[in-house]
Amino acid sequence: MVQAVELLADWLPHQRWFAGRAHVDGLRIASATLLRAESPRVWHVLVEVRQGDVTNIYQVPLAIRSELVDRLEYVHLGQTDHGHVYDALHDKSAAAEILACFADEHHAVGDLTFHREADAEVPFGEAALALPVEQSNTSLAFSDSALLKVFRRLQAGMNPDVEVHAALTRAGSEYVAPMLAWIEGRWADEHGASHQASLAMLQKYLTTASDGWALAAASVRDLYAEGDLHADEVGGDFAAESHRLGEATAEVHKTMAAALPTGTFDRTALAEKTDVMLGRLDHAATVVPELEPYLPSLRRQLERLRYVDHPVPVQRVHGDYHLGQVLRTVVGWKLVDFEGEPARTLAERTALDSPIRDVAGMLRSFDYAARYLLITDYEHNDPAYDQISYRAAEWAQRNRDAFCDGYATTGAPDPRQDPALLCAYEIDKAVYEVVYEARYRPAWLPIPLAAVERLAASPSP
Ligand SMILES: Nc1ncnc2c1ncn2[C@@H]1O[C@H](COP(=O)(O)OP(=O)(O)O)[C@@H](O)[C@H]1O
Ligand SMILES: O=P(O)(O)O[C@H]1O[C@H](CO)[C@@H](O[C@H]2O[C@H](CO)[C@@H](O)[C@H](O)[C@H]2O)[C@H](O)[C@H]1O
Repeated sequence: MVQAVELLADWLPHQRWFAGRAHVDGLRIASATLLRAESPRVWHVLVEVRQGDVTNIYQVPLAIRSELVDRLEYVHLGQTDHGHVYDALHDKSAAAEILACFADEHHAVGDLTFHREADAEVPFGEAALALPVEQSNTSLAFSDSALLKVFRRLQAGMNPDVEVHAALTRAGSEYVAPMLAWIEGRWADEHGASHQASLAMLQKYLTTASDGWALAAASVRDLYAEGDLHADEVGGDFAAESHRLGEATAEVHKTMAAALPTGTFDRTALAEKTDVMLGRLDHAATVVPELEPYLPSLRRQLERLRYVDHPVPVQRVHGDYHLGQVLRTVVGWKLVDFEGEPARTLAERTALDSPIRDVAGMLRSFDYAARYLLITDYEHNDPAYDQISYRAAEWAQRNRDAFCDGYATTGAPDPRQDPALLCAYEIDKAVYEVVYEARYRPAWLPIPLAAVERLAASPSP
């Protein structure tokens, strides 16, 4: 595979899911398993990539063909002595081979183990189509039946997406796409130590699904088009959906609490949590100087978390909850992507936390949905700006309230009952967003910054 290493070193830095700088300092094949011997030959490869002090493991299944295939040109890595090398996840025949490995309930081959849930219906023989949105992972749809999410950058241990989907599927939750199967892999690091990680997860494909962000955005467009009507007067009012989404969220939290570990934050744990949030705020202010004027007030608000006068129940949570992580199907809302915030470590992403963290994430998302068109479609000096901005704030408040009402109808505590807790988690999320936007979408930075200003001024009891 010597030549393949060179091809990978050139190709990897151009992939959307490749983290870090463009220059690769060292690259080593950490594991290679032959999945199919006939053409196209399929090698499942894990590569260890060193960039400065940072080493990452990436999953790169490769398809080797003797011929150049025009339709695969966009995923052609180059040619070695063995043939033309392609990204196997975009090569239909190669991807089908991966699905075929789920034929037995447990199947080990080389460094990989394929597991299938008992009674799961795997659509063997269906052609795979890679979803166009390729961010940190690559997802393959097998017709309308199943979706294989392939994790590209691996962290040793069980991926929380697999762990949580397994728990919710086995508990019979109606609010997620049932998990059908998953793949585990192992590799040896440069010192010979062995590591294991989840490589991929196969789920039922949710047909008829529209994501919450698109639906909320359509409602906000209706509101802006009317200009002078209130959110409850326009055709595309979203409050009933937000209410149902609140219910679905609370039900998922309940099932996760029953199926996975739980605990409580006592005074010491609350103090530690406060310190972590304060630390993140200070770090964010070094990256985004616009936070500076709000620091004293934000710190005062976060300090209120330290003095919450009752133990706070904690459990496994979604961890990166927003409108883009929920899909509306004909039978209701489904939650996806339990991986947590992409930049955090596995330990942080699996740590027990208050479910208010997810509530705060979704409340922030209503704020984003209400305001992003003001950024993309209006100038500040537009005569309609102030009026629409006022209506947008009303839309966000109406949907935030509907979500919390829905959450509480399930018997779960109303998230607004604990304002110090909710405010701290909203600040923590808005601070994360400020850094995220500054890094990836600077034009959107005013959205979380406006929230920071509002949260800094929240009334303290
Ligand atoms: N079971 C499913 N059925 C249909 N679409 C899905 C399913 N799960 C996720 N999706 C869609 O696939 C895309 C990627 O899913 P996600 O789990 O969020 O991956 P990533 O972490 O790479 O963003 C999203 O647009 C999501 O709406
Ligand atoms: O890619 P992920 O879904 O894991 O999440 C990351 O990207 C999100 C942006 O797509 C980001 O979410 C922020 O923008 C959303 C609108 O695009 C908004 O609904 C969210 O409320 C806001 O946080 C998310 O924070 C980030 O982790």
